[in-house]
Amino acid sequence: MSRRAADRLKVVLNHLDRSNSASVRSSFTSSQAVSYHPQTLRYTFDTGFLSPEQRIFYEENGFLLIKNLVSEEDIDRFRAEFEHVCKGDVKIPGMVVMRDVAIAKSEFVRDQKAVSKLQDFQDDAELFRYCSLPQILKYVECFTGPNIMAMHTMLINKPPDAGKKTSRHPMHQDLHYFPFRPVDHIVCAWTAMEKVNRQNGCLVVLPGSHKGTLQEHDYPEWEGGVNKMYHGVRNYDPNHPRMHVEMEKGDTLFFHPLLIHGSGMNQTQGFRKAISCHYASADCYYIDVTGTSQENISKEVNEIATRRYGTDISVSFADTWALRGRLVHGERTSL
Ligand SMILES: CC(C)CC(=O)SCCNC(=O)CCNC(=O)[C@H](O)C(C)(C)COP(=O)(O)OP(=O)(O)OC[C@H]1O[C@@H](n2cnc3c(N)ncnc32)[C@H](O)[C@@H]1OP(=O)(O)O
Ligand SMILES: Nc1ncnc2c1ncn2[C@@H]1O[C@H](COP(=O)(O)OP(=O)(O)OP(=O)(O)O)[C@@H](O)[C@H]1O
Ligand SMILES: O=C(O)CCC(=O)C(=O)O
Ligand SMILES: [Fe+2]
Ligand SMILES: [Mg+2]
Repeated sequence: MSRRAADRLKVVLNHLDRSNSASVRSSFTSSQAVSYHPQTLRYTFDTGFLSPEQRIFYEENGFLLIKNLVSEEDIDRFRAEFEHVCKGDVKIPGMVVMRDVAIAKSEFVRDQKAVSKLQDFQDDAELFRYCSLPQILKYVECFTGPNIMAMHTMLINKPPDAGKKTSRHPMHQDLHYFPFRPVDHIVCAWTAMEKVNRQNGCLVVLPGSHKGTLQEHDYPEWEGGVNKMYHGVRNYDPNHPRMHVEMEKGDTLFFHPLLIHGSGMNQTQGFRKAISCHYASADCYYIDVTGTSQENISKEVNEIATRRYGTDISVSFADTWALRGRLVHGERTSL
C-alpha cells in the first residue's frame, strides 16, 4: 500500500470506529490529531462487513469487484432456466424477452439464439433465486441498509455482433431509468455467467463518475441502429479515461447508479451471458420525473405499457416499478 493510501486508511479507521478512536488516536501527536478532518463516508454503511479498503475503493470509484461470489452450480442452473425460457418451455407473465434490433428488424427466422435479454424475471422462482443469494445480500446491505428491495432484474445474453455494432450498450447511468431516491441507497449487482473480456463485450466503466450528477440521456447516433431504450449519455466524450472490467464466471460487480458504464460489441461467436439485479433500500421514495431529464424514458415506458395493457388502466412510471419490486430482506417500508 502506498504511503498516501496508508494515511487515508488511518483517517478512515479513525472515523469508522469511534468507540475505538482513543487507541487509534494515541498513535498521532495531539497537533496531528487536531489537523485531521476525517471525511464522512457517503456511499457505504458500516455494517462491519466491508473492509476499510473496500469501502474507500467504492467511495472513490463507484464500483466494487468481488471475485468468485456465485457458485458454478448456481450459474449453471440460471443458464438451464434461461434455455427453458428461450425454448418456450417456461412462460412467465410480465417477463420481457428481447431480441437484438439487428435481428428483430431482419428477415431471419426467430429462434432461441435471437434472444438478447430477459427483463423482469422477478416471478421466475428459479432465476429470482439470484436476487436472494445471501452472499450477495450481505454486500448489498452495505449500500442499501437492512430493508432491501429487488427492483429490476435482467439476464443479458449479448449476441455475437451481426456486423452493425448493435450489440454495444451505450455509456449510461442506470439512474436515468429509476424514479426513486435517494440515489446512494441504490446498487446494482452484475454477475458474469462466463468469462467476460474485451473480446466478448465486458462492462466498461468510467471510475469516479458516480460523484457527478444525473446527465441527459438520448439514443446515440449510431449508423447501424440502437436497441429500444438503450439511451446513452448525451455529449459522451470517448476520450474520458475508462476501464474494461474483465471478469471470470461467478465474479460480481457492485456499482452505483450514477456510475457511467456500457459495454463494447461482442466480437466472438458466443453469447456473452450475465445476470443482474438492481437493489434499493425499501425506505426509498418515488419521485415525479415530469420536467426532468428522465421524462423522455418515462414516456417510452408509458407507451410500451399502453401498448401492452391498453388505455383502460392507467399505470404511472412509478407504478411500473412498484409492481415489479420484490422485498428480499427486512421490511417493505415505502417502495
Ligand atoms: C438500468 C436498466 C433499466 C437499463 C436497461 O435495461 S436499458 C434497456 C431497456 N430495454 C428495455 O426495457 C426494452 C424492453 N423491450 C421491450 O419492451 C420489447 O422487447 C420491445 C422492444 C417493445 C419489442 O417487443 P416485442 O414483444 O418483441 O414486439 P415485436 O417483436 O412485435 O416488435 C415490436 C416493434 O419493436 C421493434 N423491436 C423489437 N425489438 C427491438 C429492439 N431490440 N430494438 C428496437 N426495436 C425493436 C420491432 O421491430 C417492431 O417494430 P415495428 O415493426 O413495429 O416497427
Ligand atoms: N456515441 C456514444 N454514446 C454513448 N456511448 C458510446 C458512444 N460511442 C461508443 N460508446 C460506448 O463506449 C463503449 C466503448 O465502445 P467501443 O466499442 O468503441 O470500445 P470497446 O469495444 O470497449 O473497446 P475496443 O473496441 O477498443 O476493444 C461502449 O460501451 C460503447 O457502447
Ligand atoms: O450487460 C451489459 O452489457 C450492460 C447492461 C447494462 O448496463 C444495463 O442494461 O443497464
Ligand atoms: Fe446499465
Ligand atoms: Mg469495440
